[in-house]
Amino acid sequence: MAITTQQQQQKMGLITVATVITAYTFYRQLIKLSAMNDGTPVVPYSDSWKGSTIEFREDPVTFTKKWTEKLGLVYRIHLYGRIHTVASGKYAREVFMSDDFDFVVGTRKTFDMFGMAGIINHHQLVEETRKAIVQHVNPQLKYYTPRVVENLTIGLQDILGDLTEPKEVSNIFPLIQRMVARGSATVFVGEKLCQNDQIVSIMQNITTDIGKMHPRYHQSWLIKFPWMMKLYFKSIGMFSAEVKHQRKVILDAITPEIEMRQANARNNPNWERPKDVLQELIEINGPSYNNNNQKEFYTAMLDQLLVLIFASVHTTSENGTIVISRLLQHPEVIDELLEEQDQVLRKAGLDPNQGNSVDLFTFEIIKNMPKLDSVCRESLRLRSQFYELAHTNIRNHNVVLSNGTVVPPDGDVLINVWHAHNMGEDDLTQFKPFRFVNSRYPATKVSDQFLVFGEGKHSCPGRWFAIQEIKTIVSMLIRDYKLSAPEDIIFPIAGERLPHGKWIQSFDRYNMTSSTTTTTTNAYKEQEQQQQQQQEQEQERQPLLRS
Ligand code: HEM
Repeated sequence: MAITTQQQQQKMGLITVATVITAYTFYRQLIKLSAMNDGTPVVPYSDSWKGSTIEFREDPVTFTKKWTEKLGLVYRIHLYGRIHTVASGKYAREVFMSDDFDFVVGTRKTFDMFGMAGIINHHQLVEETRKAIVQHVNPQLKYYTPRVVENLTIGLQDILGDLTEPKEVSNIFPLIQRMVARGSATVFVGEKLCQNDQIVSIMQNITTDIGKMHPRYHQSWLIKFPWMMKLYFKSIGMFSAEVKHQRKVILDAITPEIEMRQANARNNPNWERPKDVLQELIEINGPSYNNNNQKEFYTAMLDQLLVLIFASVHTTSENGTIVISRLLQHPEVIDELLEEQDQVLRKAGLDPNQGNSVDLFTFEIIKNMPKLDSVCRESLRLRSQFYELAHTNIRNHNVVLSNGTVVPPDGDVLINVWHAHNMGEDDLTQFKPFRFVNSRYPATKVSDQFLVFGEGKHSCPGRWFAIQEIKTIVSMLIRDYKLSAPEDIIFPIAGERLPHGKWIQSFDRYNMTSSTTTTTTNAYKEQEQQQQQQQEQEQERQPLLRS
């Protein structure tokens, strides 16, 4: 009896807490809505719970086009359980440029990767990561290129092995992921740790693995209660055995490495300082930790590396996959890229038929391929992106855009990327691979019409590294393998982010007898030519012999 009463009291307590929280949530929504009574048009919706979410998801192209044409550059939309402000064109730039809005805060509301990975002090970490990339990675790209290419090659071999016959790969993404993880690892954690298979595998998969724990917020009632989402994300970071395991593997690997580097820096005058991001981070952050809290220091290094991994590996792999898929969709473009490759290598005094990728694809060579660069920019521009890059007003006062639209504290602005990439000139919805050749717009250049890397002072600092990796991967693959897609490649418009459908990609190494990847497309062509020449010579000799 006593137990029943206790249970009833607990139940009542829970119901009261839930009621208070729900009422408070709706109260805050109400305050936000009244602040937004500024004449900004709203996309009409009849379902006050789901808003326009279902209609948008069914056909995002038609939806975004229709309402952007009807309502203009700034409007409001009830999406994913809340009212958002949508900003396009110059208003999008205003949001990117303003310190009142924060992309990381906006993104974390619906997908808190940091919380789910058990990272606490994310704000400072993102700032430190940005600094490390700007001050260390970008100026050293040329130095890093041979190391990256060597590791991209190893990543490629990890998945494809030594091909002795054509191989069909039903999903190219894991291959690109592996290459990117391996290529990035050498820069992030150094030449020794990048050989640690466990670390590379975690770098490769951690974003997808943790992403799978997301409560599929579009369908979930949790989305109505952002603070509950926050708790949910945090609880994964605190209690998930998988996350704990992944953190432990990296921590166990970096701890002795950091200890060894610190000891060498102190005691060994002949020690050669390693060149990688880890070393930079040790030197930047090490002095603020004393010997008593070394464990805390190692954990901070772990969190810092995780931020770097989340920002870089999945994004680069996804976009690399998109570029390769476009090429498979337009195989004639591969021929043009090979021609460009051939010319650039010969002009630099290199024989395209000799040597490994690492000997040929230097920083300068990759830089001198405008067609390849244009294909990358064009493929990324045409990604299915609509209302993206949520930016939250982080002030405790209203922020007013220059057209008078009010964004209340904690209010979110979605950037209308679809407008930036598809509206304006008539042909913008078409794939024109060489659109940007001879233009002032390399793939790394952000602009109002190209928001893949954001814009403004928080625009992606890793884009030079990412594009360099993607271009090198494409160069390696088209040189050494015959790529083809026997069935149509479908670029998804809604839902999934990666190209899919009933298709396979055939990897057909040009020289099937070789056990290394040194044999090239050009070598293949030359072999064919030689064989043809031999045949012709034999045919010519035949009458002579007969006579
Ligand atoms: C194709 C691959 C990539 C894409 C599409 C991409 C995209 C983005 C976008 C959209 C942002 C937000 C920009 C904004 O708020 O205006 C961003 C930020 C960031 N990215 Fe990338 N990124 C890529 C690769 C990388 C790589 C390889 C690194 C590291 C080497 C990196 C590091 C970062 C960091 C540290 C930030 C936060 C910057 C800040 O808040 O100040 N990203 N990225």
